[in-house]
Amino acid sequence: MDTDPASPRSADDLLVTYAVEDGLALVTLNRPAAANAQSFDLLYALDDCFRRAVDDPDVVAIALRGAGKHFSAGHDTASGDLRTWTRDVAPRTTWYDHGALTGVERQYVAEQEVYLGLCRRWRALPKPTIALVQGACISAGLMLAWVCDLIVASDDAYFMDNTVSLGVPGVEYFAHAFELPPRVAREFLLLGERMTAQRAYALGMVNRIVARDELLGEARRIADMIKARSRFAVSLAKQAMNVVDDLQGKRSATDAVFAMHHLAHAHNQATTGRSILMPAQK
Ligand SMILES: C/C=C/C(=O)SCCNC(=O)CCNC(=O)[C@H](O)C(C)(C)COP(=O)(O)OP(=O)(O)OC[C@H]1O[C@@H](n2cnc3c(N)ncnc32)[C@H](O)[C@@H]1OP(=O)(O)O
Repeated sequence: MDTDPASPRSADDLLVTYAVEDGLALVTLNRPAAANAQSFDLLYALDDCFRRAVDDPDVVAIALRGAGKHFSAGHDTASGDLRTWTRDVAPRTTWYDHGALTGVERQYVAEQEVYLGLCRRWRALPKPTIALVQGACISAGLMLAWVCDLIVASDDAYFMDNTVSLGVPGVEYFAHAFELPPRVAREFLLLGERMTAQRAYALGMVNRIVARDELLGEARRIADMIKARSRFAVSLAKQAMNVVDDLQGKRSATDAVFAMHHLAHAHNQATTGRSILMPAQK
């Protein structure tokens, strides 16, 4: 595991670590003590690692995983990122000077940049991505798994969207109806129950299920298969699938529901003083 060349910090201090093994980039969310909850800083560190993987000509595929017990507990609900959003990094998906914004506009633009914008950017990475999911993959955790091309889950993984209980209609990158059959997507969203890896596999949301200690081995096997194919053909095949998804409405649907998401935030703010209804629940 290497360290950030621009920083003297050790790999243990990095929010996301990066390594390359035989053509496979290993991008690892590295907040195991917080169940890999996603602060804004973590998301930008993740974007930096994806950039490195794209720029490295030796990398043929990218595995995204989480250190520790869980893949990701979703947004970091303890960080207060949205309240303190003044942005000291250049925006990567929007053009606004976020520091100058207030009120509903400020949260809308911040989430457009950090959540919806980065997810779309990662979905369009020109190299194939494989999410390796173990333990919990909750709400914004789903967004990271869903933007990947393949999902390999451990047999103890589960998926859950608890956002309706927080007063918003799903996560900011609303891909539910594209990831799951419509009736199941409704159930997943409305009830917020855990979906086991086995059910997700049966429904086609997950490509493979392996034992937890086999996740990396499975990613290596997939990378070896991809390595044998034309790099450009692989990249175009990925683009082709993204184009078809968008022709089937994914881009418009995620835009429309992102607006509803912020209508819900504004309503919650007006009625309770908070843009979400309650702290994260188990
Ligand atoms: C539109 C909104 C989108 C969103 O994503 S909102 C966030 C939705 N996510 C959640 O509601 C998840 C809440 N967390 C949990 O349900 C559980 O946790 C887990 C199932 C993920 C893990 O459970 P276990 O293995 O028993 O560990 P633990 O002791 O509960 O958590 C370990 C540490 O992780 C912190 N943590 C967990 N989730 C979050 C989070 N989302 N944001 C910030 N911190 C989180 C905890 O507080 C604790 O930390 P400490 O040991 O210091 O008490």
